[in-house]
Amino acid sequence: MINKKTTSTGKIGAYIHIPFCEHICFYCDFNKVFIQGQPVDDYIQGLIKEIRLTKEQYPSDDTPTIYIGGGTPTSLSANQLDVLLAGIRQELPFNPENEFTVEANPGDLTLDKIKVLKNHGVNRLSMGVQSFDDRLLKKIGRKHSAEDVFETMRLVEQGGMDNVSIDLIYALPGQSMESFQDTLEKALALDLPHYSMYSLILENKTMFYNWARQGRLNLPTEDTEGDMFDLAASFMERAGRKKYEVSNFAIPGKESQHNLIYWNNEHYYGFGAGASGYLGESRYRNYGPILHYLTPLKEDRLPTIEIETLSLVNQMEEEMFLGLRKIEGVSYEKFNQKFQRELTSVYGPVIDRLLQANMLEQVDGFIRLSDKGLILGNEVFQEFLIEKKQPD
Ligand SMILES: C[S@@+](CC[C@H](N)C(=O)[O-])C[C@H]1O[C@@H](n2cnc3c(N)ncnc32)[C@H](O)[C@@H]1O
Ligand SMILES: C[S@@+](CC[C@H](N)C(=O)[O-])C[C@H]1O[C@@H](n2cnc3c(N)ncnc32)[C@H](O)[C@@H]1O
Ligand code: SF4
Repeated sequence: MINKKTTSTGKIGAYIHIPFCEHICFYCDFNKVFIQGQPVDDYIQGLIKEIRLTKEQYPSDDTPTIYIGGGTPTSLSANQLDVLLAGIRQELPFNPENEFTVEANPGDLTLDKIKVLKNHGVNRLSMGVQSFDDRLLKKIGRKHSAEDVFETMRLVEQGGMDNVSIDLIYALPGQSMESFQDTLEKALALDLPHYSMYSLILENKTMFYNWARQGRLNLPTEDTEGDMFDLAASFMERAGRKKYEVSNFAIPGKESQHNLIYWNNEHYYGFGAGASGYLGESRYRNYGPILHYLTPLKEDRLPTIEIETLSLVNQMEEEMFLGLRKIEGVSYEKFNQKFQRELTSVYGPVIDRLLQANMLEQVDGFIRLSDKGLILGNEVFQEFLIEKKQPD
């Protein structure tokens, strides 16, 4: 049972996970399976039931953001999307001006699907483009080409969707600076309001991980990776897409409201197989395998597997870790309002030390990472751990 004591204002974001994909990319470690032969319709009904059961225990007045991610939400048929979205809209309170994002794979979207999304109030798309270099796309296990991206963008425009973000991955095996620069130029030529830029992470148990261990991946050096990020940042900045988080760039006002819920350490439901949520004082996670997720729901039980209740100290630590990912940093006033403690009374000495080391800077009531701190990210975050793990 999730601990109900809450500091929430009655507004809770919602993440909804669709764990199906049309193919499996070589680098991906997210919770997903190949869609063929999967109980997709049962899963949709399970999701709607999970939302209903959770809301009975944990109601909210408004859902400031809904984010349907995956896996690949657009691997569902237009009809399945229609059933899913109608269920979500019936169960969750939602204002049309709130952000409602669906992740889409290039090549999967048809005009029919776009119409269904729009019909149910979806007003933002996050497209997994990764690269505009066809040779690289093949090498990382994607099934779409750069031309598919342009084609999908034409459909999206025709369907009247304009709040679109794309994800790019850099430091890919065999990727040259020239190829990455060409990708940045093509991405920016689309003139979108939001771009996410992830450096490739070699995740355990992926094809890439195994190939790297066998010495079969020609990965760029750390220096090249840094240069690629600098190139991306300068291209984005020049085009008026402001860096507002370590990996995210947007026209001011077009930042991802859903991701800001995570970085502002606010509450959200996690619905679906493997989804995680944060309600009251508890972070929780659902069963990942689809049948493990569906079985308890058939008996009207929630499919929650792990719950961690956060102490006040843990909550303050997370406020710092997550908040420092944002370029604006952590607000002194918000910290005080949230915890009834001055930030300086909790972290004064740590902040002073990091200010002196030029890892942090203080600007207009916020404490934030300096350029040096941004590069060293994790080392700085560690300093904000109050309950440091004792050596065994
Ligand atoms: C989990 S995917 C889901 C969206 C959609 N299925 C797709 O492939 O675009 C979300 C994003 O995570 C990023 N991602 C996934 N695996 C990654 C990895 N190993 N390293 C860096 N970024 C990764 C990709 O940019 C991807 O678009
Ligand atoms: C890597 S991010 C990409 C966000 C995108 N760049 C944007 O701006 O909208 C999204 C991925 O993180 C994962 N994810 C996000 N929130 C989650 C949650 N609450 N529980 C489980 N997975 C989550 C999902 O796999 C999702 O595809
Ligand atoms: S990157 Fe997207 S499409 Fe590829 S396996 Fe992961 S979730 Fe599926």
